[in-house]
Amino acid sequence: MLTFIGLGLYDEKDITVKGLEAVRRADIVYAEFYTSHLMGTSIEKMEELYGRKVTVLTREDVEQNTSWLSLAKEKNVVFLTGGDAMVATTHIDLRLRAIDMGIDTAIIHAPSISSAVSGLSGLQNYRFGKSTTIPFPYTRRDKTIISEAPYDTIKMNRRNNLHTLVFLDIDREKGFMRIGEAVSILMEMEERRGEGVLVNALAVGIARAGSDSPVAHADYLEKLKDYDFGRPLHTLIIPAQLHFIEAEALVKLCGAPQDIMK
Ligand SMILES: C[S@@+](CC[C@H](N)C(=O)[O-])C[C@H]1O[C@@H](n2cnc3c(N)ncnc32)[C@H](O)[C@@H]1O
Repeated sequence: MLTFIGLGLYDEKDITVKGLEAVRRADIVYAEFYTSHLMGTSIEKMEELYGRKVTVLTREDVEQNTSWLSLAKEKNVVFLTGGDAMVATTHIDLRLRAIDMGIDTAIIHAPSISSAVSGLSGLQNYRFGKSTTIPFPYTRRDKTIISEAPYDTIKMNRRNNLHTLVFLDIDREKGFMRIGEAVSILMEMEERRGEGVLVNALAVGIARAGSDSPVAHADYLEKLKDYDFGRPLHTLIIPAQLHFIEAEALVKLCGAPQDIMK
């Protein structure tokens, strides 16, 4: 049996009671932290609470070298992921591979950044379009390459009057992207493309959702760049036109400028 268990947003205690019981019953516990990361804990703290050794898999182990999956034919294997295991990950691929190998699978859900952003910002969950990720720029032949995919997603969503949830890259070497870096990248894209998608755009930055001191702050994009959101993880929302209750929520919950209520 292979069970996908979401760990929630911030520390080892964000797992659900069902998830905790399943980890404690497991023969083998695997985890991956390249799609998301619980910043308020450590492997040692997880192992102490869960009462099991946790083996951390790399992206290669999860996406290519999946021979470990065959252990789930005989044993009770669980696979832990930050947030909800199937939100903004490619773990459905792992589940389908397991099914093809004759392994039973199940999911135990957990809080996800996708739902937390609506709670923290007051933006309506049903008004979000396709989400996107801003990857770290990289250099090729002395040229800095910046992916324009996030710009296109925001453009499409805005055209359809939908909010965009923008995840920020997690990189083994470069670390956790922060809101300031993400805003600079978006402004650079706007300069290159010049289509006006992000001119005078409002944005909402979210930091450390799920912790005791999450930050949700809204302002015009250029101003958000210099706001101190503190430690990661960070994420960004580019809102569509606001419903009047959403505007009120952004002012009252996220300190947005009053003029957005006009
Ligand atoms: C690719 S998504 C994976 C989402 C995860 N499966 C879930 O359901 O929450 C990971 C990105 O979401 C954002 N994120 C995740 N947890 C967060 C948190 N607690 N606070 C702020 N942003 C977070 C960060 O931008 C991070 O790089």
